[in-house]
Amino acid sequence: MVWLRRPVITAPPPPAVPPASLFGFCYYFLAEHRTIFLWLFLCGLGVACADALVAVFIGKMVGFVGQADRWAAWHERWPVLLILLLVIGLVRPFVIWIDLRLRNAFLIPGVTSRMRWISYWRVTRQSWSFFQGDSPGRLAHWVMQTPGALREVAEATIRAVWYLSMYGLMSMVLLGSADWRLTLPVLAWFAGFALLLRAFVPRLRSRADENAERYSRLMAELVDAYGNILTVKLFGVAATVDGPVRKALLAHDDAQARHMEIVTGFMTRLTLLNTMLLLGTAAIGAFLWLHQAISAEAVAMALPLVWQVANTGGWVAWEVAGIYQNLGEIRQGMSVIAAPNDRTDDDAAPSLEAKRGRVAFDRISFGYANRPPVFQNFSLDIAPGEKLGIVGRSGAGKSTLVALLLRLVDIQSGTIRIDGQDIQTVSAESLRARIGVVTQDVSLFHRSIRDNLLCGKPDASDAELLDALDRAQASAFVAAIKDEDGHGGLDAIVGERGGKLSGGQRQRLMLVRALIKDVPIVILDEATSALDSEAEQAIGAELDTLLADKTVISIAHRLSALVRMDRILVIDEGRVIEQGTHSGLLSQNGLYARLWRQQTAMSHDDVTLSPIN
Ligand SMILES: Nc1ncnc2c1ncn2[C@@H]1O[C@H](COP(=O)(O)OP(=O)(O)OP(=O)(O)O)[C@@H](O)[C@H]1O
Repeated sequence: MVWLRRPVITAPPPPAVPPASLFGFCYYFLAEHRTIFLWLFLCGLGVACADALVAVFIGKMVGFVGQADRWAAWHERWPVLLILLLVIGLVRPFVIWIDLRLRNAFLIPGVTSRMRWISYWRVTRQSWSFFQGDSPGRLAHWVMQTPGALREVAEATIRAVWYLSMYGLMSMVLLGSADWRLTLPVLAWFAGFALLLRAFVPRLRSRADENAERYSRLMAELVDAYGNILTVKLFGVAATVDGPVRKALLAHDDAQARHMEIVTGFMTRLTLLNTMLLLGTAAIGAFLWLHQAISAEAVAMALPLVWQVANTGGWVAWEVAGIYQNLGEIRQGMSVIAAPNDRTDDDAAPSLEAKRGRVAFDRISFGYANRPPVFQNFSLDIAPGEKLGIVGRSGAGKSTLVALLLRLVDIQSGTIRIDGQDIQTVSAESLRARIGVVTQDVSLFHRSIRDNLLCGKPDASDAELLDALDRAQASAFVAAIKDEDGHGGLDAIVGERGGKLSGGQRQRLMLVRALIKDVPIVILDEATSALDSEAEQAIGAELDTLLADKTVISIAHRLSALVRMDRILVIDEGRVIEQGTHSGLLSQNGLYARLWRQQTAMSHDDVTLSPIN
């Protein structure tokens, strides 16, 4: 429609955060589209008036055909009949067409997608710890479901509640103009309908909440089962995932049955109320006609008028139940979309200016919520260009140290400086842009190899990528790769989370991704754990050259990956218990030396399970 603009779906979201109250949350998302809603309200009013005129037309026709002098009646009444016909035949379809266009071109695809974009945008910008506490499936579900439910609430309110109110008002005016006593059954119906809603809506609401909550638990179980499908297959434990899914499915079925039971009770009472409306109107109409208080025309108008009220009531009640179900879903979705953001990062903060790569942890303390502290007054100085290895038992705090440096979690006291700049005072994005990371979680996007590598350097040319692949000894397998659509090399799609590649191949791509990022600091967190020893040796030598001028922090359980490091720290329970070069640590004859002896004593060096685990 030329006079109305479609929402710009991916425009930046409103700067304010979504409010925590239900009304505020709905308003936050819908207010942007107030013009569309205003037109929908006007169309609803138009359709309600035109529908009421259908009953007037029926009444007029009955009055007209009941006249003894037919031609005199025709001459007297044709202009009114013609006007009514024009309204019903032309204006009504036109208003319905506008209403349909608004819904189907602006509301369902446009407004819903816009709300989904805002939800996605907000959730994606949550802190790292937010994502650790939730499953990707659940988050994706609420990002999709909440805006859909919100749109349905708005749509049902206009289409059903607003329509019934306007139609009811028109009916009262028309019936009252014939005889005020004809309005009594309609008034009684509205009163009964309001009482029914009052009695049933709170119950519908709590049942709908319960239903939505159990539905999301069922979804979480399904996602958990499919997310861990390899474990299920390897251990042949289909029955162990059947159990939780069965339990969640039965719980949801139970909640749904109880919800529907309330709906049945409500609809049964409403049917009785509707019957009484029709019979009451017919009885009062006949009584008034017998006492010559109203014409046959008025009776003929009154009956279809109230019948439409009754029919609409059932549909409105269904829509109201839907509204409450959707409000239940919105309330659930709000816990994800309107969750307070505990990111301490300010996008407007200055950027990190790191050139040399000096890293200094100065008396930092940190502990996860409700857990004992991981670090207390921990200090560590890493010189520019230093190659630092970190070793320690599982749970010693190695990954947490890296997370703190990347500000995935925030220190509780102390300071971390890079080239003298306190990392808490710079934008987290600029901080992460200056650090290359290869982790043990070798996850890749379900996109082409090129797109995955470009995460490291969005403007890298193909030649640069191929050169980096070569250096990470990955060019041969990338050249040989072909996906299902026949795309090969850099264009090949790697499958969800890189599932179509071997662990070692994925890890090499992660290395390339970090290598093409021109940064002063590189973190290798078990970066070569999925490689065989031969590949690790070969890449290790290549890495020495590539990382020569960079500060490197390398965490590894397999100590052979750390022998060339300038310094190796052995940490335990958040404290440095030994440090030195590989040979220095061996001569200290402490924990490191013991671990080294244990690892080298193993007959084959391809064992990735560390004895310190
Ligand atoms: N997200 C989290 N929430 C709560 N506690 C956590 C979280 N992540 C780690 N921890 C706890 O913090 C401590 C340090 O964990 P961290 O992952 O840093 O150890 P790590 O040395 O890297 O272990 P690994 O070698 O097994 O990777 C452990 O006790 C761990 O249980």
